[in-house]
Amino acid sequence: MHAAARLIPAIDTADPARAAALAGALAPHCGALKLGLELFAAEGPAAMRAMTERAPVFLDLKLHDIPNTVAGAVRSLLPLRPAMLTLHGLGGPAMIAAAREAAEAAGAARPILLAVTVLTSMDAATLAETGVSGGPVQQVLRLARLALGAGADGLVCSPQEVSRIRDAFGAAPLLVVPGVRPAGSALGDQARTATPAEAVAAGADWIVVGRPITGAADPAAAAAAIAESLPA
Ligand SMILES: O=C(O)c1cc(=O)[nH]c(=O)n1[C@@H]1O[C@H](COP(=O)(O)O)[C@@H](O)[C@H]1O
Repeated sequence: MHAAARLIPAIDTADPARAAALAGALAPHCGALKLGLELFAAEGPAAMRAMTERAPVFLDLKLHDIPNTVAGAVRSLLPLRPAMLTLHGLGGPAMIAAAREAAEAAGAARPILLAVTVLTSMDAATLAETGVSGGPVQQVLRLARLALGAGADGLVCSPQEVSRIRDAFGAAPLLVVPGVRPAGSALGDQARTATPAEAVAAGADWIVVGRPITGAADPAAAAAAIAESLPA
């Protein structure tokens, strides 16, 4: 894969004009654009339609509900033609299987289904507060096994679990990796991080980068610099 194709900028804004400007500037430097909760909550399907004109869209709504409701949400989203969709692995295998069955209705145009494991904003202590002991790696591997067994095509995980997932599950699962920070850039609320090059060297298929790109004076140049930093 060409290095730039591995980069997915997160277009996190509620302003449709800013989203369109970022999408236009970043599309030449990436493999897909990520549309998440902030923009979808503000603009809904209209934002999706505007973005799919520019690039394949990773629709990151992190679905997490009973299987029947998640299956219905997937069916409702299929006409928007997302290239990738996220679900929370914590929803369990029946929820993932219901999403997969619903997605099959799109045939060859079916979105890639990605199970979010442990949010990259959580460290071992915040995870333990939710009742999960044993640490992020163990929980990521547990959720990965359940989600992949139930029909997820891949996973969202932090760069710190990528090599462990590859060791356990091999090359097949698609790994989408946020919590990625170029050296020296602010972590913000991210807890389990690594650089773009480290994430790809560990085995990430795609890296998701938001604020280090969208907060830069020249987002296109920031994206190009990240793409250039990646191993071939
Ligand atoms: O599903 C995601 O994309 C996601 C999962 C996760 O565990 N952590 C995470 O940061 N993300 C998303 O990745 C993006 C990261 O943005 P920055 O922290 O600004 O680079 C945001 O849009 C998050 O919603």
